[in-house]
Amino acid sequence: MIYDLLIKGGKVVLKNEVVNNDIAIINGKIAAIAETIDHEAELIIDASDQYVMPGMIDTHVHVCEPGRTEWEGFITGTKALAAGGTTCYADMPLNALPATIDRHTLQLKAEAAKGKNYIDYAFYGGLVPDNLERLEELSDEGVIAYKCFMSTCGTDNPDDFSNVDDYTLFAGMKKIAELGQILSIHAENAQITDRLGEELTAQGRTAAADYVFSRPVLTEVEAVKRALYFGKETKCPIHFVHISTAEAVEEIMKARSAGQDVSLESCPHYFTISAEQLEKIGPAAKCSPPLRSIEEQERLWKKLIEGKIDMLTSDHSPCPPEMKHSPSNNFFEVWGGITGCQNSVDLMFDEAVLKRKLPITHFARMISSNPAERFNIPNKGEIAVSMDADIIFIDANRSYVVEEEGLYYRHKHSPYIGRMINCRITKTLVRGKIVYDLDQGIVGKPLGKALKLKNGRSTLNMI
Ligand SMILES: NC(=O)NC(NC(N)=O)C(=O)[O-]
Ligand SMILES: [Zn+2]
Ligand SMILES: [Zn+2]
Repeated sequence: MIYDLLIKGGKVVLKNEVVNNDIAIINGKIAAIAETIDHEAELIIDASDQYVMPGMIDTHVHVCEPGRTEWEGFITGTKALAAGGTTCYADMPLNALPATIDRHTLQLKAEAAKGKNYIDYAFYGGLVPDNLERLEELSDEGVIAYKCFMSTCGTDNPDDFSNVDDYTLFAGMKKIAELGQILSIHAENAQITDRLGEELTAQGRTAAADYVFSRPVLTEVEAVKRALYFGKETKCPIHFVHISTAEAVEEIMKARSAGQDVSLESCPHYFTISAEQLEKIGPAAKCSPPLRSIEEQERLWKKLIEGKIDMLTSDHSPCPPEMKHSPSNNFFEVWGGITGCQNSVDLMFDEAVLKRKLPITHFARMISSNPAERFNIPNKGEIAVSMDADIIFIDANRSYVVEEEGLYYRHKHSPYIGRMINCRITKTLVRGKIVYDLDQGIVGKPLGKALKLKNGRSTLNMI
């Protein structure tokens, strides 16, 4: 037997240890891991001095295709993800048009995605006020989970995604619990954030700091506590997306200790850019929940080091450049969403592992095995025999400055431009195929496959 690929001499990040090992791959799967594998292979790659770890599974990406492909699209979005060390992602049900709220709109998106993804992918279904009767069909079509917004979601198209009222949140949770699925929640209080924004705008207070002031910590914490209460009463599994405050993390961890089925993610921007920097960086760093103060950021870092951030996601939420520009410098008017998915892994490896000495095995859990386990993505998330060979190489001896030219996004307004990052993704493999190489760039054609997740089971096929 001849292996398809042999990765020699890497610092391999296994579940609980980092070992100098060789990895043998055949038919897209990891076939063997050992100190030395001297065996024939079609291709042998020298991984000396590189960390060899499971690729990131980014379960929070807005690709915006179909319908708003000019915002990003599958081709450029997944090139950026691959170049950033992500090997599988989940596309959110909003920002594309139509929003993914039933079988028909999911099939439209699945059709649009065919043959355009450089990495493997899954789709979210949405929970909105008028699709309670259509949730089941989304589950039948294999969505990874459901997503709802408790705050308004920032787009103004009537076809777009509407945030849930309390009845829809409660009734939706009951239905999703029956379906054995997870509800992922954007937890911010809609009335307070919207009214504070209106008041400040009316007073002519429209700077970045005013935007941050309009979405105070309490608007996230109150929404988290309300959703936890509904979740407890309905027994609905809940995942909180892009949690930005330590207080919300504590509330979620308290609920989990009391036996509730709940998880949370946060995003690199909440750990690496502070509200104090917002004025300087500008609209490229506008997001909701907003970036928090440096003190809040340090409290969130403490939660990450304590192991209370289950997973990292990019919340890549791109838009055309004109949507990040306000002629009247009104920060409320520009698009809330950060273009950043190409720098989730290297930036946070630098900040967490290299600078704050977070164990690499913990980092790998946050970016890979935890999302795979939480969202029932089979055969992914870990370097182990029989798993998909979704593998990335990280060189911790190379630094670089993020520049527009190196970004694969359709629109290059990343808040990380100009930032020094002290490591580099040098290779990304999806099911044993090189899809990105630092020297060559994107390699080959889009080979990503759609994951069809059925209540925790999945069959890899094109949907
Ligand atoms: N419509 C959006 O893409 N919203 C996103 N925007 C952010 N986070 O600023 C989100 O995930 O809430
Ligand atoms: Zn959100
Ligand atoms: Zn989002």
